[in-house]
Amino acid sequence: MDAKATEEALSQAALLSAALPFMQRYENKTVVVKYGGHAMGDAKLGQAFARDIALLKQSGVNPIVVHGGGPQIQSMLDKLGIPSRFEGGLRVTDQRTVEIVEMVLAGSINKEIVALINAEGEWAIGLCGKDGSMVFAEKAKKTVTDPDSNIERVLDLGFVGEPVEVDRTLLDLLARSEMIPVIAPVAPDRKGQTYNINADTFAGAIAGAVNAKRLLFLTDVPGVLDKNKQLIPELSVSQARALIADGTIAGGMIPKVETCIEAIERGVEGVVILNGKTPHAVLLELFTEHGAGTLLVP
Ligand SMILES: Nc1ncnc2c1ncn2[C@@H]1O[C@H](COP(=O)(O)OP(=O)(O)O)[C@@H](O)[C@H]1O
Ligand SMILES: CC(=O)N[C@@H](CCC(=O)OP(=O)(O)O)C(=O)O
Repeated sequence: MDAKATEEALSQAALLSAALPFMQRYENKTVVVKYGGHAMGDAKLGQAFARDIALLKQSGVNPIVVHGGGPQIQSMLDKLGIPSRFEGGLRVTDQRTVEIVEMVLAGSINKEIVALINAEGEWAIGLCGKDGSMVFAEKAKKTVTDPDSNIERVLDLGFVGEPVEVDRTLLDLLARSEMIPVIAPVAPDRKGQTYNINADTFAGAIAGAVNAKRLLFLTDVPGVLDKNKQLIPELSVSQARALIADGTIAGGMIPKVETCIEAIERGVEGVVILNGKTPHAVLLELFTEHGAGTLLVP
């Protein structure tokens, strides 16, 4: 071994020994990683994400990926000339739209992520809530309160669903078979109607059902930002609620933070929103001292 190779081997060994205590903390534990559509940047970033997930598995962690794809759905709807709008961070979804949502999420994006993880030498299996009767949904019941009049209004979001039942049987089977589930947030109701489910909400339901040790949200901002666009490193449930009420937390950040609150209340230990555009964000968050992003705390 020449001097350069020796130096590289030593620095890798140092990295590994620094990461070891963290790896032991997560050994045999389930970590749910929500991979947001906005975090899916270029091919290099996708590869770095897939490498992190493969490395988690190889370190004895049980990763489950739940992915979104809001921007990718939007671009397909635009191509097809189907108008779309959001209310409270959720896409109002008619029958035509839910068909496109399923096609984009459970079809192209899901298989893209599966292929990336498989290319790292692992076995990823692409699923949606329908597979193995894993998730059943019901029409979402959402209300918004007008900040001026304080009047509550019920939203009709069409075929937007909320997970009401999660059966972990298939996920346990895959974990025992060393496979990595990659799940698209689409699920039926008991009558067979397909629902579009916000990926953050879906990830929270999965994390709750499998008693995940950690739930990570990878997005395109460093975490929750305050009014001056500064990162809030730690956010309590009551602070988070206040920031939603005063409009500091808006759009797609609302379902993310609401899911964090529910996950914490269900006992998930570490719930973090972080920048998925930082290469190897998952490994840096789990296996180093330098936690990034916003940690939600009770
Ligand atoms: N207070 C806030 N802090 C950070 N991001 C916020 C905040 N309020 C709204 N957002 C928006 O939320 C977006 C992240 O949610 P979303 O677009 O749904 O991403 P993803 O595809 O990762 O789920 C950010 O890009 C930002 O525009
Ligand atoms: C009901 C609802 O809004 N569903 C989302 C599902 C995808 C998603 O959540 O993707 P991101 O994680 O990339 O935002 C949508 O139609 O855009």
